[in-house]
Parts: sequence; C-alpha cells; structure tokens
Amino acid sequence: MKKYNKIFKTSDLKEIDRYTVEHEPISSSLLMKRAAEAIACRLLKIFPNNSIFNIVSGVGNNGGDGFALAGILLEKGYEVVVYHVWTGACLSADCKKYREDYLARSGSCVDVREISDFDAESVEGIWIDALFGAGLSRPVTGWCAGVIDRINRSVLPVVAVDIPSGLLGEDNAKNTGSIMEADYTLTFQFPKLSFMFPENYRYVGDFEVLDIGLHPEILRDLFSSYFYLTPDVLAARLPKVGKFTHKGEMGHALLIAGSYGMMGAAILAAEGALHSGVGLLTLHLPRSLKKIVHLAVPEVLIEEDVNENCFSRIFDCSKYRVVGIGPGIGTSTETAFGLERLLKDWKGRMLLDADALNLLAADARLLKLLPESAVLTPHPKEFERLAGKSENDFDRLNKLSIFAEKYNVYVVLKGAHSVVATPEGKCYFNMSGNPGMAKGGAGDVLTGIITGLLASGMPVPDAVLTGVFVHGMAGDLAREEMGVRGMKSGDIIAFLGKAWRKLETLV
Ligand SMILES: NC(=O)C1=CN([C@@H]2O[C@H](COP(=O)(O)OP(=O)(O)OC[C@H]3O[C@@H](n4cnc5c(N)ncnc54)[C@H](OP(=O)(O)O)[C@@H]3O)[C@@H](O)[C@H]2O)[C@H](O)CC1
Ligand SMILES: [K+]
Repeated sequence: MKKYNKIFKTSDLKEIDRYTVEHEPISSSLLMKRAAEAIACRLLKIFPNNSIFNIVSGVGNNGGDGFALAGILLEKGYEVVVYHVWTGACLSADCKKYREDYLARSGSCVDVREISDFDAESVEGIWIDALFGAGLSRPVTGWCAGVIDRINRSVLPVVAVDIPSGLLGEDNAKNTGSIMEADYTLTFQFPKLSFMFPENYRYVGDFEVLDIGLHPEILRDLFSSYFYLTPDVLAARLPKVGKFTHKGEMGHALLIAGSYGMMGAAILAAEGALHSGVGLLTLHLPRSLKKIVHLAVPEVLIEEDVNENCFSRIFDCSKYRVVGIGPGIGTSTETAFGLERLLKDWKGRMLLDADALNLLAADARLLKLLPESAVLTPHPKEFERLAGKSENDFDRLNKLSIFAEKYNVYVVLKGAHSVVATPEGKCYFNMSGNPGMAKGGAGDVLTGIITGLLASGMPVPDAVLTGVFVHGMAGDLAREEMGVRGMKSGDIIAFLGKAWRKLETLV
C-alpha cells in the first residue's frame, strides 16, 4: 500500500542528504547541481520572458545552490549577477566549488561584506533568494537583515530557493528577525512545516515542491508525524469498485442537516455525499423542509423529524453505516437534546460539523460521548470554541493534535491547507484547493463527501484524507473554468465528478 508523503524537520535534511550521498551513490556537489537544475527548469517556466537574474547567495549550501544555478543560467545565455553575501567567514565546500566554477566562467559577482556593498535599487529582472535555507539556526539580525529588508522593499519579484531566508522551518511564530517576502518558493523534496501556516504566506508566497531524488529508503524510514497529501498516493489507496458491487455494499448513510431557513446546507451536504460513492442516502429533516428538499435532491430518501423546524430526535440508526450531523441544524435546545440522545445511542461511524460542533463546544459533557474515531470538521473559529484560543498557527496545530488524541477522534481543521489530526498524533496537510472555496456552503459539501466515503466502508483515515483532497481538487477544477470570484460552493459539486475521474485515472 502506497504511503503518505512525509514533511520532515529542516534539521533532518543533513541526515537525508548524508544517506543519499552514501547510498545512491552521488557526490554532494552533484546533488547540489541536480537541485539547481530543478530550480532552473521551473524558474524558466514561471518567468519565460525574464532575462536578468539577481541571485543573492549566502555562505552555506543554500548559497551553493545559488552559485550552481547562476552557472546554469549563465550557460543558457541569461544575464546573471550574484550578490555574494558574506554572512560568515567560511564557505561550505560545495558553495566554494560552485562559486569558483562560476567565477572561472567570468560570471559577474558582487561581494557584499557590509550593507553599503549592497545596492538593490538600480537592479532589474528578478531576485533569487539563496541566502539562508534549511541551515538557519537563529533569527537574522544585523547588516544581513538589512540585505533582506532592502530586497523586501524592492518591487521586483522574489523567488526563494528551498526556504525564504530568515524563515524558520517549523515554529516561526516568535521570530523577530528579518524574513524574505518571496512571491514564489521552490522547495526541495518536501514542503516545510512552516509553509502550511497562514501567518507565513507573506514570506513563502506560492510554493512548489521539486523532487531532487533524495534516497527513497531514508524518506521511508525516517520518522515524522507530519504528512502532506498528493494525488498519486490517494489514487493508489482508492478501493476498487468491482463489477458486481451493489448499492448495499457502497453503504447507507444518514445525514442530519438543515433547519428552517437553512435548507441549503442540507442540499449541499446531500449532493456532496451523492457524488462521492454513497450507495443510499437518507436525509433526516425537520418536517417543513421535506417537500422542497426532495424536489431539489430526488435521489435521497427522506426521514421526517417530529419537529416542524429543527432536528430534535432520531429513533433508530441501526440500519446506517455512518451518521453525519451538523450542516445548518442550528443550536436550539431541542437540537441540543437530540444530539445528546444520538451521542448516547450511536457508537458507530460518525461525522460532526458546523452547529453540531458548536453544541459540543457549549456542553463539554458531550465531548466524552463521542464515538471512537468520530470525525470532526471545524473551521478555525469552531475549533477555538472547542479547544480554546491559540497564540499562533503553530500553537493551534499542537492544540489540534492534543485534542484529537485526547478524544480519540479525527479532526479536520479547515483552511487553505486543511489539516487532519489523527488519534495517533499524526497530522496530514492538504495540498489541493484555492481561495475561491472560501465561501459559505463549501464546508457542507465536504461534510457530504466524507460522510459518503465513510459509508462506502473505506478505512476512516483514508476516507477523511481522500474526502479533503478531492473536495479541493473539485474546487481547483471549478476555478479553472470560473475563476476565484466567479465560482460558488455549488460548483464544487458540479466538478466533483471530474475530480473523481481525474483521481481514478491516476491509479
Ligand atoms: N538534502 C537537500 O535537501 C539538499 C539541500 N541543499 C541546500 O542546502 C541547504 C542547507 O544548507 P546548509 O549549509 O545546511 O545551510 P544554509 O545554507 O541555510 O546556511 C548555513 C549557514 O548560515 C549560517 N547561519 C545560520 N543562521 C544564521 C543567521 N541567523 N545569521 C547569520 N548566519 C546564519 C550558518 O552558520 P552557523 O553559525 O549557524 O553555523 C551557516 O554558515 C538547503 O536549504 C538547500 O538549499 C543542497 O544543495 C541540495 C541537497
Ligand atoms: K533561501
């Protein structure tokens, strides 16, 4: 079974590097060349019309990448200037080698030994930031910080090599030094944890992961509790739908959603489930919504609540493989009572979203009733109600992990890189999706998708991770046609079929 890709600590890079050099075998300087070639290839695609590259190199291997890149670009006929910032007296061996190679070919190089050596104002073209990478050991201060500040004030685009200089790879929250504000970051082999946090977007910009062929054995064996989702792995883990499959095998889900004035949430969630492989879907609705919802989603079976306007009670869940509850149910006393009864009676697969989470937050006793491996899908505000305020994004991630372990549940914290925390203390970051999905109703669709996948019998973690990824993928397809502003949550549903098709054809 294909394994999820890991996010390692930047401090692990030395060990990964060493293992690769020993076991591939490849020299460290050739590995650096490979990395620089990967950068050059992507750079020239992102900026096909640019001909001037201003590379700011440090003294470590990140700086070495800068010089190796400079050599490649020079050979291709581009105008290149390297600003070699002497942040320390000693060059790493590979930085020294590629600096000498570059100078031997008469590459243009400005040695920057103090801030007055660095004139950023008369520069044209684009900046390449190869000042500090994974070896950053403390915040950047002093005159080196001045170099970063001057580039940040420049209007030219900035592309960071591996990591924006000055950004710490994991917890950057208390970093008071200068940090490069890159437009793009081209990072090696795996994204760094700090890239996942909204508060670091201003430094990282849009990032891409470049495969530089680090040794697969060390990537497999080295421990990490952080992972990121890629379509190849999810596709390989999709269960086969056999020729003789019938609707019973694909599972019967119960969705409890909607209340008076909030029926849209129920429709969006139901559509999400119906487009995600559920065999049968029963929608439990307050009586007043029955007719209209049935007209909007004829494929569902409808179960009426005794209450006219909101959810109040479920009598028998025994025929369902999963119960999803929350979108648009409101937080009335009747609904709170209904949720409590449900949690006391139902110990099977369960997903809780939106108002179901708000009800949990309002009554901590309910948290103790959650069935094992339940799935919770809060947005940051809902998570704050459940677990308290976080000081910053890194602190929120820790809180998320602790919460998932404590209550033995899967928690999907929704955001630009939605993160799924598991009861075993692992965190998986989603890599699909776009800001066009930051609209009312997108979460209801996600609830439907994951509920549908849970009904089909997939292992809980795979159902959650696949649901999160395919939801973003459908959003990405919608954006391609309609743009970030033009798309609405219903369009995620409209493109779910294409997203599934795309994932299935990767197998
Ligand atoms: N395996 C891979 O993924 C590959 C990575 N490559 C590139 O290598 C860098 C990591 O290189 P490394 O040499 O370990 O580190 P840096 O280039 O980031 O810089 C280290 C030097 O910077 C000094 N330093 C650290 N923090 C500061 C600071 N705040 N102010 C001033 N100077 C600082 C550090 O000095 P110390 O005193 O801390 O020892 C070093 O002198 C990785 O990011 C990739 O770009 C390979 O090219 C390909 C394989
Ligand atoms: K850098």
